[in-house]
Amino acid sequence: MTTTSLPAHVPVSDADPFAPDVLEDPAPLHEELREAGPVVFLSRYGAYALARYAHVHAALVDWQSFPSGAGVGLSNFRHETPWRKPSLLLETDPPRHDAPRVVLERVLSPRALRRLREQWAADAHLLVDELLRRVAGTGEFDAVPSLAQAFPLRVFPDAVGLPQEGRENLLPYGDHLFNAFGPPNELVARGNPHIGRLAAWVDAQCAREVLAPGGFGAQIWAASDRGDITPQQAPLVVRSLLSAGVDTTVHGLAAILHAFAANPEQWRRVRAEPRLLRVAFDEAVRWESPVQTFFRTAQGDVPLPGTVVPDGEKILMFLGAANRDPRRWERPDEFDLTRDPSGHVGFGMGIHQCVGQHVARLEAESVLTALLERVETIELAGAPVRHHNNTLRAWESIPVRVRVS
Ligand code: HEM
Ligand SMILES: CCOc1cccc(C(=O)O)c1
Repeated sequence: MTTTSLPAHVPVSDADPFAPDVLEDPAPLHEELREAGPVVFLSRYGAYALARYAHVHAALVDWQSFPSGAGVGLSNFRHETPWRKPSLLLETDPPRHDAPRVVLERVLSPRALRRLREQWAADAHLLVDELLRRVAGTGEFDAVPSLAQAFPLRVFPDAVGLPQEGRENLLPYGDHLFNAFGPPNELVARGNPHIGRLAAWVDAQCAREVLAPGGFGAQIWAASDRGDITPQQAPLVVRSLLSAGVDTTVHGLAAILHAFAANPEQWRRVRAEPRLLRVAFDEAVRWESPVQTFFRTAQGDVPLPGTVVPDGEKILMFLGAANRDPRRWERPDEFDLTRDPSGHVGFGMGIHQCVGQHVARLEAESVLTALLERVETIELAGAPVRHHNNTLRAWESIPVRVRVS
């Protein structure tokens, strides 16, 4: 699409959703896009923005008009070579998407995760007890390294069956991967010198002989023995776990810890009614939307309110804007445990809806349950600092102060 042939009847914005000031605080742009109309043409990138809940939801569930096979980033695989082999789930449409999806749904199902529940609860108690002993004097610590990063990196690589060596590569690999869904800006340039080595390490961890028996990785290889997927597909399905399963939960945990520290009365509420913990993670994912955006590519000329998106053009879905759309949510900007957050698009929707969401929920439940038993109050002990990423809403640091009961 060249800028001379602007689409008729569609508001045009030259905003840059991936600019540092927007990544620092996307709310003003989200409001602007929602109010400008159902569809807004982003002239800077030649992409069609959807920011209202109704249209983001509609695009997510209409995989035929809005497929993922040409990539879910700005890069259009119809014309450009992907920087890594496309995911067999995230970047693939039915029918090729179906078999890998069924395999991961089974490996990551709530039932399959039951065997981890006890171990993860014990690990969370150990981590929280160690932490509270270490900070006994002041009750102050940075929740990002101490909990949001420490817990997922303590339990997830073991659950996959990774060797101990090199696990520090997981976070930077995912950070670059999520940056690379955006435009080739400074955030991507900063990661480029390292990604070759990181990607080689990640690819090497997907080999059958590397993965410990009984882990998610070995279960995926066992599925290829049964013919549910092919042996050629197995390593790529394992790669999906290593790609999507770390940074997301780190920032998801950071989101809920920040939500409670910034809203101490909600922590008091969940102390009084622990069953509210079940809704807390989904309300935090709605409120923060750790995964802010994903693209789709129009298949055929796709009619949208007030325009037609030409075949092959990119559509940018603002999940974070949809999750705070006042047309769908009351008091959308409030973190409120009395609301029912179901229907939020923080895990996507439809055939690509997050296949790892139960892992994320169990990780959050494990940490929060351990904290709930020991921590009476939690509050911010200083200004939190954002970590900028083209796709992820993330925290670099969240200074908190807790009082132990
Ligand atoms: C708070 C944590 C998480 C968030 C917010 C999140 C968010 C998302 C979103 C929005 C999608 C939809 C992508 C699309 O529609 O194009 C998705 C898909 C996916 N997620 Fe998650 N995710 C999280 C945790 C995880 C974990 C822990 C895993 C793996 C263990 C995982 C694996 C995947 C995979 C493989 C897909 C692609 C599914 C498909 O295309 O069929 N995610 N996730
Ligand atoms: C959280 C969205 O899901 C993702 C993200 C990045 C990579 C993959 C994959 O399938 O490789 C999936």
